[in-house]
Amino acid sequence: MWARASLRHAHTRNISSKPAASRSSSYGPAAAILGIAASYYFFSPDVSRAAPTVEDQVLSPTYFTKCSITSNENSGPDTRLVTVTVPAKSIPSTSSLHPIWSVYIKDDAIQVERPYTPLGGIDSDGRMRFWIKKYPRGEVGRWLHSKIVGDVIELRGPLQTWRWQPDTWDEVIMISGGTGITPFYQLFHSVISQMPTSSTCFTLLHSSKTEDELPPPAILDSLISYAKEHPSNFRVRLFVDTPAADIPEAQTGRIGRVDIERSLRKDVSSSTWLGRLLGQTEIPDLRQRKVLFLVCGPEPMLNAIAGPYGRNFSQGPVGGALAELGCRTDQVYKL
Ligand SMILES: Cc1cc2nc3c(=O)[nH]c(=O)nc-3n(C[C@H](O)[C@H](O)[C@H](O)COP(=O)(O)OP(=O)(O)OC[C@H]3O[C@@H](n4cnc5c(N)ncnc54)[C@H](O)[C@@H]3O)c2cc1C
Repeated sequence: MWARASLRHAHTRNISSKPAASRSSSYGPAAAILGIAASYYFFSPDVSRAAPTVEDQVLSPTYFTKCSITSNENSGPDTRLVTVTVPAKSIPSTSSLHPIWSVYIKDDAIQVERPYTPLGGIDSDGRMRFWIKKYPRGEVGRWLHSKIVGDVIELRGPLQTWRWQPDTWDEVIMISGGTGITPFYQLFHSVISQMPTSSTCFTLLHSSKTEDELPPPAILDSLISYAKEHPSNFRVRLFVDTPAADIPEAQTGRIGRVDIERSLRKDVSSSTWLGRLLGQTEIPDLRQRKVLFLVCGPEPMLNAIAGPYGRNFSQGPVGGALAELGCRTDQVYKL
């Protein structure tokens, strides 16, 4: 999943972005695995070695800013929606923010920082809302879950996770698992929902293990209702391992090649005249089309063994399907 940025020292104390130990699942190891060549790791600024804490300045990746926890709500078995409010003087101008971006949040008790993606960016009152998962022995996630309204935390950013380029793609297929939906929600909030007449068609394929683990209504409701209003611009498909009783949009099963194939727009121009007459279309060669796949999810969903889209990715369930479909490596970006 999200490749972890390097971090060495902050101020006079060591701050680590490294997991506590080597792991076999979830973000820790997934983050440690570098995705395709243009991964976040290589773009992250190497400024954190001595990042001080600064007051009354606009947010910056080069120093930490003290912010308040203004809400912390349960949103599922291991997740919470946490709102952090930035002081008025530290709110960056919206023109300086380009989706998809994240911030590093520092657990100052143990001097460890981790990146998190503000769902709706930052609003004019300085609020940033995060959907955060805690892992049984994970450090910062568990610490953030324990924060209460009024607590002060430190963060630095914004850091560019990946940058949206307008007028570049005909289709964007986003594939996420668990809290891997957060960068795609930010893209939805800041870009997709702002351009309903865009010629780019976006599809989100999201998977969670159970219905309870699906993103909360604060995330899902706007995605689903926008998809209903703008079906030619945005589509959402939800997947769960076991049948979902309360979310009719969720289908049972895992995201595979057939689902990815079905998400692609059919190309009328490449169909035969008889096919067109019968309303049939064909899926053209992906290498000839401006289709981008953005993927973000837990390691088992994305990775298995080494391959062209990045170490461990192309033979996994998702990467394998993309390889079979003939995607070029520059059409796949692993966040
Ligand atoms: C750009 C970016 C944006 C991100 N945005 C989000 C977001 O919006 N929301 C979100 O939830 N996450 C997000 N992440 C992931 C996040 O940064 C962290 O990686 C994640 O929260 C786990 O960090 P942690 O400190 O809680 O767990 P870690 O301490 O890193 O542990 C991770 C895993 O290792 C296991 N583990 C920990 N200690 C041990 C041990 N001693 N022995 C064995 N196993 C152990 C844990 O159980 C867990 O499974 C993002 C990542 C990136 C790179």
